[in-house]
Amino acid sequence: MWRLHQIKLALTSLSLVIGAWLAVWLGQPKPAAIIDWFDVLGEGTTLLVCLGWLLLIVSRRPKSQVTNWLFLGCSLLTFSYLLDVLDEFFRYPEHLRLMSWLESIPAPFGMLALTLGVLGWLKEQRVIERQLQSREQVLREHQWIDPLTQLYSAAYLQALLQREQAAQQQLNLLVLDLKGFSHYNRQHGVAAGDTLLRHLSELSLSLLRPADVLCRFAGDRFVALLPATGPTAAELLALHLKHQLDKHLTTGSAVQLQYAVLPVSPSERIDTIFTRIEQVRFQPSQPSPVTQPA
Ligand SMILES: Nc1nc2c(ncn2[C@@H]2O[C@H](COP(=O)(O)OP(=O)(O)OP(=O)(O)O)[C@@H](O)[C@H]2O)c(=O)[nH]1
Repeated sequence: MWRLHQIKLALTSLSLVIGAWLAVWLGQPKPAAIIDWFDVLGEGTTLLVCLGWLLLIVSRRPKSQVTNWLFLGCSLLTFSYLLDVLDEFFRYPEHLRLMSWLESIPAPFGMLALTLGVLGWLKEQRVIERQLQSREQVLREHQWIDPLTQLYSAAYLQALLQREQAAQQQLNLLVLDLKGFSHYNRQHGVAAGDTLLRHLSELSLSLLRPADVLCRFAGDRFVALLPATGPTAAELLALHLKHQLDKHLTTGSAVQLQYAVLPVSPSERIDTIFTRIEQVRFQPSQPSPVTQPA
């Protein structure tokens, strides 16, 4: 996970070093006798808690917009609290307002960014919960759940298609596939490949609509069943999904996410649909490398 957030971590570390350096450069050390150690304890603890939050975010969260808000919020708060602690040890010239601004301005923006992050996180959780609730009744049916990604399996997709066919539903399938995944496995190891599949599943789940059902069809191929969705809407959804996945899973190796939309008519046989999924031709797209850390 850490490697996903390298740039953010580097920028935050740099800002903290610059903040500390400014305090030391512009300030005069206070005599030990006038230092308020209760303030140091209180502000120091807050600073450590903010740093702890930052570490939690980079160690637990995948790359996403929500992660960016959370990270930005914590970084700004950490910066403010660092200067807050340092001004217990350094006194700045009366006319110099810079340190006071640097200490107080980032904090409210940090709280705002953190709030946006938490709201986004709640939204993400709601979507995942809805998906989880809708499959509660089949959780015990092992053959319907893929053990690696916890998504529905191809067997479940088959059952679902049969149900939709019986209800004479016209629907579209969105097929996602990682091109070059076997090379990625060879290069980074199967465990890293597993992690990539899991991240792809989690991100896709959080981006799809509540009624869509995402299944792992086989290996690196996923199928989302899009009920009551016309071809144009399905294509738009597919583009949005690809754009977001490329954005949040991209770090620079030769794995490419490809997609195709397959319209399915109510009279089509299930084995024919499965053959079409296996042999689908993907949309030609610009190279957009997708990787996860080894
Ligand atoms: N890490 C991991 N790899 C898997 C898993 N299941 C299948 N694979 C690997 O996924 C790869 C799928 O093969 P292909 O579909 O040919 O992969 P590809 O290199 O992306 O080929 P194209 O999609 O044709 O570009 C194989 O190398 C499998 O060993 C899994 O659960 N975990």
